[in-house]
Amino acid sequence: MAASMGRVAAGLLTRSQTSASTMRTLSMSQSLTQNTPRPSWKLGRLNHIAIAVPDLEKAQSFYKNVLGAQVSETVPLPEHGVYTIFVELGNTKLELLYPLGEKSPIAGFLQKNKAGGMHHVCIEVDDIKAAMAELKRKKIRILSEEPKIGAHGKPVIFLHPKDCDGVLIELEQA
Ligand SMILES: C[C@@H](C(=O)O)C(=O)SCCNC(=O)CCNC(=O)[C@H](O)C(C)(C)COP(=O)(O)OP(=O)(O)OC[C@H]1O[C@@H](n2cnc3c(N)ncnc32)[C@H](O)[C@@H]1OP(=O)(O)O
Repeated sequence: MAASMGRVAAGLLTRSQTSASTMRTLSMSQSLTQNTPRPSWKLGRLNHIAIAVPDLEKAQSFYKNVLGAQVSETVPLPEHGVYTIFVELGNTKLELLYPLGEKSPIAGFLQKNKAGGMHHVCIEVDDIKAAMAELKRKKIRILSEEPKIGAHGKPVIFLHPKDCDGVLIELEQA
């Protein structure tokens, strides 16, 4: 009897502790929301995930013939120092990257990651200029002064991986 009363009391205590901590969390997040002005721009969908590959033809054949995906032709983008191939996935895309030219940003990455690997994620934004202004204010390093025209003919910027939990992030104007 005493033991079961103890269990009931412990249950009540746990519930009241939980609800107190939930209230604290809610009120903290409310005050955070109140103090943070709403950004004038929004993140959109995941446009693509880019994978640097050491052998572009082999990678193209793997996605096309082994995984059965719809795969684009190879497109050179000299202003970015890359060859690209897009793999269509329905809800998003993969971008296969291979170095083009001596100053390619992919060359150093492949030297460190000889088998290839995930290079960046590309997320759409509704206002790239507003995003840049806010990210600069928040001391996130943007890797070009101005947006460049990316693989889809739209303005893109890259954010330094060391400011984004180790992931190179590309933002693309939707
Ligand atoms: C066509 C277009 C499109 O999709 O529209 C594209 O794809 S263009 C795709 C290609 N273009 C780009 O990548 C443009 C933006 N990228 C850059 O500006 C550069 O690649 C950086 C990301 C700044 C890295 O510069 P760089 O290679 O000279 O420096 P680094 O090798 O010393 O790297 C500095 C540190 O960042 C890390 N690091 C380098 N690349 C990384 C990556 N892709 N993901 C995560 N971390 C990375 C390194 O391991 C190193 O960390 P530790 O110091 O700890 O070792």
